[in-house]
Amino acid sequence: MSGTDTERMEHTQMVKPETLDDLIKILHQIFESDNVNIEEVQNIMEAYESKPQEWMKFAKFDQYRYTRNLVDEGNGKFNLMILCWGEGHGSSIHDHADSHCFLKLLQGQLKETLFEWPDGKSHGDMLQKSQHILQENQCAYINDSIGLHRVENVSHTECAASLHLYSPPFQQCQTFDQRTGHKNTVKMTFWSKFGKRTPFETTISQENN
Ligand SMILES: N[C@@H](CS(=O)O)C(=O)O
Ligand SMILES: [Fe+2]
Repeated sequence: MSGTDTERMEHTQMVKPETLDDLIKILHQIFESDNVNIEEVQNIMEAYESKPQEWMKFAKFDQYRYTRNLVDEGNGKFNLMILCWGEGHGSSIHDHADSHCFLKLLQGQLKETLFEWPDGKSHGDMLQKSQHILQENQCAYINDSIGLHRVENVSHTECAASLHLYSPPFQQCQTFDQRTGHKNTVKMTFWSKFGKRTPFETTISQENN
């Protein structure tokens, strides 16, 4: 372990990213290591105080559904993206392809509902485990062993933006029908990459919402 790694792990509380660029630099350092400390990542992401002027260039909204906007490819170790949620927009119930998923609120509020994995035997509604409202700057964490979730901007008047880190990166996930537990594999695409709108042909199959 390098000197800087040791220092970081011993003084997790002291690292406060001053800007989004600063946060991205720290994330690159953390993910150089093969064993990632979930709490450390969560703390660092939470410590960044969202300033819209730093991330506005990535935040591209759509009228009809939430958008996924790639910000950084994390040296192949993670994908960092900003999701933009219009009023009433929400995701389907989905998994995270065996990756770590960190979700930090940049603006507005989001409701996260957790579900149990369907066991294949039971019929009818999927089991809801918990529900909570994520507030600005909060950072939530989920992976497939914790369960499945649905994320929604339930506000009728405010849009929301969230910063997501997935490690390792993934391009598809499974979505679930709340009433039956039946699942489908869906490809996930980017509405924009590095601030530039993705060409139309590659965005038509976004279906996770
Ligand atoms: N995991 C979802 C967003 S969310 O509902 O957490 C996605 O990457 O599109
Ligand atoms: Fe998710």
